Amino acid sequence: MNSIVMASPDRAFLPPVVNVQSLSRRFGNGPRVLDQLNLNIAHGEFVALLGHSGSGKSTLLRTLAGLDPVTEGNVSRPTEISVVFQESRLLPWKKVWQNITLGQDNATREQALPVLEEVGLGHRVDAWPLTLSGGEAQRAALARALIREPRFLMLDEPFAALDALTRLRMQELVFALWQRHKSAVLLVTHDVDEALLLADRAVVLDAGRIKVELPISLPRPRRHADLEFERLRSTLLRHLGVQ
Ligand SMILES: Nc1ncnc2c1ncn2[C@@H]1O[C@H](COP(=O)(O)OP(=O)(O)OP(=O)(O)O)[C@@H](O)[C@H]1O
Repeated sequence: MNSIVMASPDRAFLPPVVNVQSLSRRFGNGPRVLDQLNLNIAHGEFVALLGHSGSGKSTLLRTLAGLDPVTEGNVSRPTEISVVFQESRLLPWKKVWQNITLGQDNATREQALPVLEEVGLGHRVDAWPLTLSGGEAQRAALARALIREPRFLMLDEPFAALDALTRLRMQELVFALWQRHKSAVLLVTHDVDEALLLADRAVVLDAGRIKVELPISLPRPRRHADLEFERLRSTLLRHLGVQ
């Protein structure tokens, strides 16, 4: 299946911070889960990755994160990366500030505090993870990602387990953090509206290949009610085979 590039965004002319070339992956003797995939992400670009369950989104993200080996093809990306998953993955026996500085030698509570304040968790710096709400736990996960000042931030369905209102708040937070920190972002999501609210570009994966790349040049802040938003939603849903 050929990849369809629907327009050429300005950022495409900047050097990529992530470069994936002919990346293939199979598990055992199974079919290719990633199939000669090519993808560039520009400095500071926000890319949303969509696709049906099993299309290879998490496998791609895990490969980019270095959690899965590159067995066929090439991947280059910065060393300063962070990943946020659907579950916060906080260690229950460590306080919130200790969780977000985990792995950083000599890190102090004072260093953790401003980052926790930035994600709206300044009042929970000494809390135990099990006392956090789902939204708070994901805020802590974001703080843990940001304190490393990543040049490339990967988000694997980070809000999928949250209620609708919390999800909206988290989307606003991620948008604000992205504007402030200017790292490149790859967001895996099943939510077309989330992609349209946040991303510069939506990439639809199908059977391990990029089926369509859709630049989203809507002005920000974005509104669901805009006609162009509606049009892009229909286009994306059509490519996902929903409409
Ligand atoms: N460790 C593994 N061993 C064997 N097969 C795997 C493994 N990890 C993933 N797969 C298979 O690879 C395919 C792609 O999985 P992947 O998790 O990347 O899809 P996805 O697009 O992220 O799906 P979802 O939206 O449901 O999370 C699936 O068929 C899955 O069963």
